[in-house]
Amino acid sequence: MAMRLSEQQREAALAQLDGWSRMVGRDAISASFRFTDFNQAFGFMSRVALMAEKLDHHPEWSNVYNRVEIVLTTHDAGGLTDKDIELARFISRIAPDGSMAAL
Ligand SMILES: C[C@H](O)[C@H](O)[C@H]1CNC2=NC(N)=NC(=O)C2=N1
Repeated sequence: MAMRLSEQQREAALAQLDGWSRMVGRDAISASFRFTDFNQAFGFMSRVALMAEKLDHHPEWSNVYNRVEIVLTTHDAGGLTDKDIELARFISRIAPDGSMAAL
């Protein structure tokens, strides 16, 4: 089973992940995305969903029209693991330039 990341590991991982921030009050990271319209947002979500199935690691997320909010944490481990970092990297890689919205 995936192990929670040490403080040192999460600092190092987060330093490489633009646009993702640690949440206050829970061991998770989050990011927000804004697309041109719902079609673009849902296309993005579909690609994330396929990867989530492949990794057997699934996001907590919500969508309102062109916005998508994503929270990553590992429920089985009760916090952040390398699986979250792996999925976050994939998401950042496929997100169109400029779609990661500053909160
Ligand atoms: C049985 C199955 O492998 C587990 O429930 C997986 C599925 N997807 C998951 N996704 C996330 N984010 N955390 C988990 O602990 C998790 N566990």
